[in-house]
Amino acid sequence: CYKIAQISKDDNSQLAVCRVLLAELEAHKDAWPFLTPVNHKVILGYRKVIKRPMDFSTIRRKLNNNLYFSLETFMGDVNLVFDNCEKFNEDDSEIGRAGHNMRKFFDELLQLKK
Ligand SMILES: Cc1ncccc1N[C@@H](C)c1ccc2c(c1)OCCCO2
Repeated sequence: CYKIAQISKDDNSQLAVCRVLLAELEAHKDAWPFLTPVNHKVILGYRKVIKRPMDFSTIRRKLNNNLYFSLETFMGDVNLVFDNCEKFNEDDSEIGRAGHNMRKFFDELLQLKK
């Protein structure tokens, strides 16, 4: 029984780290392009180019619905946000630069939390 309790405790502490990381991403000044899903009716071509859309509000909903099993699966979705951004936006654009800034910020956060 102790072993089972031990595994679930680690998952809980990992999920607590995910909550803190997401809150810090959402609060960043350059988070604005990533706070809500991209509306493909407004952003022409987005649905065709980006096969797996992801944004911070979707990550927040998945976290609240217990859909992340580890820090790794959470990181996968955060990096998907930045990879989609790089694919669709020029590096030398407002949104492109915001994506690069946010990815650098996230990588630095992970160094602190490890
Ligand atoms: C992450 C991303 N990649 C490519 C395109 C858009 C986005 N983000 C969305 C939320 C967005 C950002 C800026 C926008 C916008 C929508 O509405 C059209 C008017 C201009 O302002």
